[in-house]
Amino acid sequence: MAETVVKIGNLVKRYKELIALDHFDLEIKKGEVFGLLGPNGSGKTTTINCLLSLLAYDKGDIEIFGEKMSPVNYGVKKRIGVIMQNVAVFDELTVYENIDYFCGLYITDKATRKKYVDDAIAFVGLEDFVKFHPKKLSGGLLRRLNIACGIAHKPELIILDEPTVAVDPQSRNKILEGILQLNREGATIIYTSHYMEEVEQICTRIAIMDKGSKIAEGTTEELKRMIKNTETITAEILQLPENVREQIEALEHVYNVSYADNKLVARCTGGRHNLIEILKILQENQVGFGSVYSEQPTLNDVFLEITGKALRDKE
Ligand SMILES: Nc1ncnc2c1ncn2[C@@H]1O[C@H](COP(=O)(O)OP(=O)(O)OP(=O)(O)O)[C@@H](O)[C@H]1O
Repeated sequence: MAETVVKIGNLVKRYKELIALDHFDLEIKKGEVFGLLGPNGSGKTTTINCLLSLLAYDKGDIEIFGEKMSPVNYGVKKRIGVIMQNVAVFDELTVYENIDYFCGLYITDKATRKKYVDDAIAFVGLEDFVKFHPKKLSGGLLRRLNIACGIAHKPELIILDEPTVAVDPQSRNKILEGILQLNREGATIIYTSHYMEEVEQICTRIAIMDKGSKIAEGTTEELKRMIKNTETITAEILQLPENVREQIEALEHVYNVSYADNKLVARCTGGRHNLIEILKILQENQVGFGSVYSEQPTLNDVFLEITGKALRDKE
């Protein structure tokens, strides 16, 4: 059984009247890429800030590497790397000097530090920018610098709070690949995001949060098995007669049908021939259609079925 790296028990955090974390529990094992997924305001950042002892909480217990976490537990703190949503670097320092500064908070031996800083620069691909000041970097490169500052001291636990918000696709892919590489090299990862595709792509286990509570937890496959949706079929149809819609609704495995903006959406459970059955009905009734496609459930479907609302991406 892998060692427990993070254990959060019964955590309650209030901001005046608002309950930001409502008896929240979490256990993360060594070697996991753990995803904390939830819509804006669900409590992800509050969880991370409590975990790091940056924020006082009302109730609960937090242990990291088997030790009680506290603002002065520097032994634990130096084993953690943090990459927050807002880039936190010094404008007066160059790329190299920034990484060297953050690494120097934990690594005092000069030769080791130089190697670690060079490793971090190579890792995020900033070799051509070492003498640049942050203001001269694009948004994506700035994010990469932020990551290099957080991981240069080779931490065992790396926490990334929405590191890809407003990042171009190239930097986004580089960041995601980098996270997996850090994990392969032995780091345990906590990754918060409201981008379900990213969480699905890189996380070995996921907790879905809503309104300060954990509403589901498991691997992607386990989460998808928790819901009744097994397939969603979408067809572009200019006009859908009511009696045709009723025939589709009456199909054995179809449990929900909607028709809006010239799109028929049929949600299905069980059975594998829903698409053929629906096409048959459309053809028999001579209803013309454009593209038709079938999709497997996503984490959004999991969220939708549990909470009744969609897990939307922030613009
Ligand atoms: N300093 C604060 N004072 C008052 N309320 C706060 C504060 N920080 C967060 N909140 C509230 O607590 C709740 C949880 O916020 P939190 O930032 O943890 O969510 P989140 O899931 O990280 O969202 P996002 O994806 O937008 O970062 C929200 O309702 C938010 O408005």
